[in-house]
Amino acid sequence: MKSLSYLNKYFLKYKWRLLLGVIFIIGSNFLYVNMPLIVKDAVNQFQTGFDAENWFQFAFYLGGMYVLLSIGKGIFLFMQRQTVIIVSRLIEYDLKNEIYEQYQSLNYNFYKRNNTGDLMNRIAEDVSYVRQYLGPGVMYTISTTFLFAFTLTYMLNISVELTLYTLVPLPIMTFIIYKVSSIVNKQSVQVQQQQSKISTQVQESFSGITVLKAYGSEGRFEREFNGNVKEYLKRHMALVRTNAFFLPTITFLIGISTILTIYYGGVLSFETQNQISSGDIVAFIFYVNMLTWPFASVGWVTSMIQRAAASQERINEFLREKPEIKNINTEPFDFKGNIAFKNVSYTFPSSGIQAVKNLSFSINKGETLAIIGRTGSGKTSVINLLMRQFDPTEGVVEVDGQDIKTININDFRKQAGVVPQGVFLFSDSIRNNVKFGLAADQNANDEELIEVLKTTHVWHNIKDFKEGLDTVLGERGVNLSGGQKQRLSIARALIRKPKLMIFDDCLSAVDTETEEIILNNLKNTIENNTTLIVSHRVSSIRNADRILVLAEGSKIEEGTHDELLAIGGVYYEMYNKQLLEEQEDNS
Ligand SMILES: Nc1ncnc2c1ncn2[C@@H]1O[C@H](COP(=O)(O)OP(=O)(O)OP(=O)(O)O)[C@@H](O)[C@H]1O
Repeated sequence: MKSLSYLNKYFLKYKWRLLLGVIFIIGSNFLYVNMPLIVKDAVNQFQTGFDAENWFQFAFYLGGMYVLLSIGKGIFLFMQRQTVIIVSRLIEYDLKNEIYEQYQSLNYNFYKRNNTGDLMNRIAEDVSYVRQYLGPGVMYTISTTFLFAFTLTYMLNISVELTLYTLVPLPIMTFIIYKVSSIVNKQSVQVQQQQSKISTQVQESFSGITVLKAYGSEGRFEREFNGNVKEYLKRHMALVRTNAFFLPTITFLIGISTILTIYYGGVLSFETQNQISSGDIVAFIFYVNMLTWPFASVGWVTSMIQRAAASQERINEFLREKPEIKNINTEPFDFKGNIAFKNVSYTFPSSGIQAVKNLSFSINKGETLAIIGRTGSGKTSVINLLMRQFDPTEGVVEVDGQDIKTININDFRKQAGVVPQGVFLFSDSIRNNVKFGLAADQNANDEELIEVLKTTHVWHNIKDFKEGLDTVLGERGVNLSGGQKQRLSIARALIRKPKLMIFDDCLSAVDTETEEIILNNLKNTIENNTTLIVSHRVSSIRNADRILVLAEGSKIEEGTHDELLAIGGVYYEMYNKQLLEEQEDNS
């Protein structure tokens, strides 16, 4: 329950609206408890007989009062929803924004530790459970408290003894409803889990349809799907059964309370020689029925609050996360073009793997440095350190002679064009996918877009599409080949005219001939830029100013292509092996 106190700041933010809501709640309940008194008057009047002349006036007065109270109650009820429920929606909106902002501020390691589904669930499902507490939870708790207090006062006013008799079954109802609600919540979670299992399976079978068909696995998938759906049905039926207990339980217990009211009310009426009138008994029956919902809602709301508390705890867990990378300097930073790694080491906290070991190198303005190494040798980790996705465990990364931790990292990142290893394109037009690379204060016209697409040797493919730059990619549109996607991804980095270019093995899906064309085209573009090319293919990096060979996170060789060949070490071996493979491919 403590976790929900996190939301107090939001209650404080909307305190006036909430206060108004509480006034409406009090108003509606006050009018509500006065309605049975009109019925009581009417019944008593029936018993004592009418004055023939006044009966119409009397009926008109009581009927009118009843209608007026009902209308008043209705208006207050409408207004209470307009205030309290709206506050809950506003807090839901604020909370979602706060979580999303927090997600944006968190770094690489956080995203590696947590899976996408979990991130999505906390901002969607957990927030919706918390919203139920903020809206109906809060509204019914306040409403129940006032309704209970008013009703009890009126009942005690009529008869203390009768009140005690009739209230006996109601706490039992609260307890049963609490139990039933808890079971319903647990079963709902089980139904939801099965539902997301089915969604994941369906989604995977669609996105992996080519593999599925190639392996002839349709039958196996269908059997698994049937099994999952059967389980879903079973879980849902269990939920329906439990839900079915709700109304009968309430009706049964209210029935008992009503019988007790009539019985003891009758007895008291006789014993006390009409101290309790028939009208009192009728009003009492009304009050007992009025208390049904407060008592039932205590059980329902308690279980709702428990569920919200668990969800808020999950949300707080993420909100408490502190970003590992903090931008302590907001002074504008203008990158001159010099990079240096000084005895840099990095160990992944999650796996304890030391990906970079005591690495030193520098890239001067306008230079192209290439890093080559086998899979897992630490190449991508070097880029992540340079982009400050994480900070070194030891050593310093310097940008223009300053520790990267002390410069305005946002400004530095804006001046870099990173082409990552894994291409990610949005389900959007080619134009918007390339323009995504532009900084907020940049713009590019079609000529400029075409220019970069020509540089990356993909325009000749795009111009043949009917919609050209407006061609939509992904699920809703055209699927590009792996190599075309990589080239689009490079164009996205080029369009921002970066001072630092970083290519992370981004030509692995194109053949060496196309690679040659692209590298030649790029030569002019990156001539004055500081450039870092990471690859496991010698052909991509042979023209670099300097080449660094990495093995298990350490630098084992450094020099130009010719120098490294002359050494006759690891680079020489890689070169010969790849040359041989190429010749075999061509023969
Ligand atoms: N998020 C991570 N958590 C834990 N260990 C990681 C993580 N990312 C990489 N590693 C480990 O760090 C080492 C270096 O990985 P890195 O991705 O830098 O290599 P790479 O040379 O870029 O490999 P590749 O050529 O396959 O992309 C590997 O042993 C890898 O298993």
